[in-house]
Amino acid sequence: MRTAYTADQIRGAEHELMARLPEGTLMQRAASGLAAVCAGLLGAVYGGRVVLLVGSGDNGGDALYAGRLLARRGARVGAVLAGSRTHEAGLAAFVRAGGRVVDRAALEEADLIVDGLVGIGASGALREPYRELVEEANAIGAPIVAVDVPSGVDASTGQVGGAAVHATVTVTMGAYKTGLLVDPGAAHTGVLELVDIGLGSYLPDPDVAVLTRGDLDLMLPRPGQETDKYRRGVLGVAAGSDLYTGAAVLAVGGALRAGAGMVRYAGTEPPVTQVRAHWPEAVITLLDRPSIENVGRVQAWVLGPGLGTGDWAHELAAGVLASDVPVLIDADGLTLVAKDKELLRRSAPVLITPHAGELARLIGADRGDIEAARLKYVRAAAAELGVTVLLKGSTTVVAEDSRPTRVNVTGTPWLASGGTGDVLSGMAGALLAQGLSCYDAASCGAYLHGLAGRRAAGGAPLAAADVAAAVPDAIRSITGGSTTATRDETIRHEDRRR
Ligand SMILES: NC(=O)C1=CN([C@@H]2O[C@H](COP(=O)(O)OP(=O)(O)OC[C@H]3O[C@@H](n4cnc5c(N)ncnc54)[C@H](OP(=O)(O)O)[C@@H]3O)[C@@H](O)[C@H]2O)[C@@H](O)CC1
Ligand SMILES: [K+]
Repeated sequence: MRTAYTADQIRGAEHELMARLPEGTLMQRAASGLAAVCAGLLGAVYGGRVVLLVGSGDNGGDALYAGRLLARRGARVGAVLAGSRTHEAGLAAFVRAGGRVVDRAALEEADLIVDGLVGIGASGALREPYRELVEEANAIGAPIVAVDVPSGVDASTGQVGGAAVHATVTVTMGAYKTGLLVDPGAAHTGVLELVDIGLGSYLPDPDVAVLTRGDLDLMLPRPGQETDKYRRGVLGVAAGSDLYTGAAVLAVGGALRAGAGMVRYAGTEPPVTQVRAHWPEAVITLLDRPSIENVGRVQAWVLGPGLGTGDWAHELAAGVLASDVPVLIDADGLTLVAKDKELLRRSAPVLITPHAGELARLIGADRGDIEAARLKYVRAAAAELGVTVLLKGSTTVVAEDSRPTRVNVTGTPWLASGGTGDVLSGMAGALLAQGLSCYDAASCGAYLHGLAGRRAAGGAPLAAADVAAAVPDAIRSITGGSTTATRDETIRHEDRRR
């Protein structure tokens, strides 16, 4: 599990650690890690032209001390001093090593730009002259190494209130910051490198967590020797309608590929015909009234993709939600509960899987606001509705009250295509039916869906059915085909950029 923290959490840990170390130790550790990454990007350090953008705080101090190390190795390092003051000791050391104070015109010639304007001490949108410098640096085209956090990105939330550095690499100190993992901030972060400055044992419970391949290997349900289709988990799917037959096919496909022992599909004639044709494995109940009475026993339900939002759908949703098993609600199911919140009053667990627009309707917020502050809204929704929330989008996040919010980093923009959400519903539903909690089913489902999407796309467009087809392969890449959990690998963060 990879963990991330807010600026306040990091600051608290730093204070504790700093009290036990000679002054300046942490900054020296940070600077040497930073200089090593810069040297790697420069290739030949000797003669390389590096421009540091230096703000008034310790973020600028990190940049100056790293600049000193690069200057000692023969790089031509210039510092643009942007703040009302500058880290004094850092500047003196930088100049002693041969670094020069330059004006912003030097950016034009830079082989590498180091963004030391602001780090975890920033608040609000960047002020002048920082804002203008950031826009100039972004426009140059030289690689940019952000110190700790790309300036302009809120370290605690990932919110971007105006201009923000588009980093090639972000070298973050001591621990990951939440804002580096959640869009829009994550999109500014580039490749993320962590410098260990010894904070580890001083950190509190994390603000957010990111599952790794090793976590999935441990969490994914495996069939035991004695198992049968019922014990592996039976999923009910109430999805699709006369108008939207494809959603039913895709949800059932996602469920079968993600390991449901059996899928019971309930619907009307047109989607039933399609589901039968695509998935003869599914056990079908043809509904002549909106009731799940004759469907048989299931361990979890998926409710909503393509279901419609009329009276029939409402009655069917009420029946599914009156059951005593976990229910995943998606798409039209979310529209139905937005109109009738009473439907959510139940004792068994609920997992909802909205995108920003659906969540906006559900909690009466603005879609743009949700996209700009995903963490804030997903957490508010989980607390307000008392359910687990998987918010889909450029960064998929899973929130449950009193648990660290989980962030998924396996996705690819190619997944932004019609029907992929229906596949995800089926996949997460299958994991619920196999006994995972809503929190784990949602986060494992998102991870697998992202990985399958990546494999299906291979850098080119995909269709939703391709994602379902790629799920077994994605699972094999995690488990090595083994029926017991043995491996402990982590997915490299930079994978998400491909
Ligand atoms: N603590 C440690 O042990 C370690 C810390 N480390 C490093 O220190 C960094 C934190 O340093 P920090 O606390 O000095 O804050 P920092 O991010 O440099 O900026 C603060 C200054 O920025 C300004 N400013 C704020 N908002 C602004 C805005 N919107 N627009 C424009 N300006 C704005 C404001 O300045 P003012 O306006 O007062 O001139 C404020 O005083 C951390 O990220 C890491 O890199 C590492 O070395 C490891 C050890
Ligand atoms: K920075």
